[in-house]
Amino acid sequence: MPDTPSAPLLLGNQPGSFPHSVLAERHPAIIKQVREAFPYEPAQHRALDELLLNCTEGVIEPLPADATDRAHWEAWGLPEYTGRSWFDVPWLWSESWFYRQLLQAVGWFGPGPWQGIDPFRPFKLAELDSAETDEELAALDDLTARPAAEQAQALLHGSLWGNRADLGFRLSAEGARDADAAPGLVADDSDRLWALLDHADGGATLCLVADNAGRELVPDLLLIAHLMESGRVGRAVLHVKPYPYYVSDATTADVVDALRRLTAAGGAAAGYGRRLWSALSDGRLTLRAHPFSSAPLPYEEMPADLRAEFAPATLTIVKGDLNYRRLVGDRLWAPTTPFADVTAHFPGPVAALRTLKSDVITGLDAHTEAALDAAEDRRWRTGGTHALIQVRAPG
Ligand SMILES: O=P(O)(O)OC[C@@]1(O)O[C@H](CO)[C@@H](O)[C@@H]1O
Repeated sequence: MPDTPSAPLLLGNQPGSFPHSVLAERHPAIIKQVREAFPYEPAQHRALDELLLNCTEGVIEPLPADATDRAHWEAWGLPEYTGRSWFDVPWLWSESWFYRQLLQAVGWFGPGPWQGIDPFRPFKLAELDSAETDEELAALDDLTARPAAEQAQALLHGSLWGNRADLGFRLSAEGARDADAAPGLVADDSDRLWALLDHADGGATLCLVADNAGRELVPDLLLIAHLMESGRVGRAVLHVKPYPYYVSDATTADVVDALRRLTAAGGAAAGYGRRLWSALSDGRLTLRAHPFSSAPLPYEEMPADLRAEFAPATLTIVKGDLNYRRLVGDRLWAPTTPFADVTAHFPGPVAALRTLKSDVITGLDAHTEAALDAAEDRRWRTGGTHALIQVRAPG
């Protein structure tokens, strides 16, 4: 990383800190919510009881010899962390381990009748079916009459602020309240984002690394559709998670649900849905669910095959808070640390679209940081009321 000193890794072992509250409070709340949403059988209830105890008071345990993802986890640090408290290993690692262990407890990995049953699906579907989603889709009818530049900016912001729709985040008291501070962009490189796509003469390839399903994925898909229709993007690759993760992260099944929701909505929304459907059918839009997409590691450590997929893209848009943590490194950076420095490892032009829901932040100017601290103490970092668009294009 060019001349940038590193910063402390985030761990969950400081009582009173945000990472600690996620491990000590949010994870138990997620277990409760999942348990109540399904008619699980006794073995699953026992496994959830064990997970509850293990994740709050126990230590990281090895995986059974026949676990299909064992080789991945061994390469991702499991041997090093086995025997340590969940609170004493990197926070990113603990959180990812939690979702993996939750899936194990409910039988996702199989074999058996519960194999592949997404424990978060009821919450995702409720959001997709909500009145708020209806309103957002109906608003598209007016938008299509506006000039193309206005549509593009509105859909970019729809995708950006859609990131507030994170079901895990809403489980914490702070995230549950509606924003009282005026939402604001703390960094806005959108001109650079458009310039990158405009200079590709319609032949741009866009990778979009998705975050949440439902009310975030729908505007992500609309943005992709608009960029294709306006000729800015010729080909798009949508990266989703290989399995349910961080409650609402999008999987292939969620993309299908979102497209069905669009096509059934009528009006302009249905048109977008049909065009995305054809783009998938004819290969202009492709889906990827790489195992590393739910790895407990920063993108700096991505494997060569994934690196080779991002490298030729005109632009990769990385959505959301968790992906931001993985992009810049899950560290307590000084907020003025240059975004270009901490993303220099990324193989190609990259843009982060994210609402701020964790302590990790880079790329602010000193004036913005001081103004935010003065107005809100540290709450601006985790409250989800602020957002950023940051871009690094290798010179
Ligand atoms: O990636 P997303 O959906 O924007 O946010 C994920 C999130 O809710 O989960 C983590 C805590 O569990 C935080 O990084 C962040 O607040």
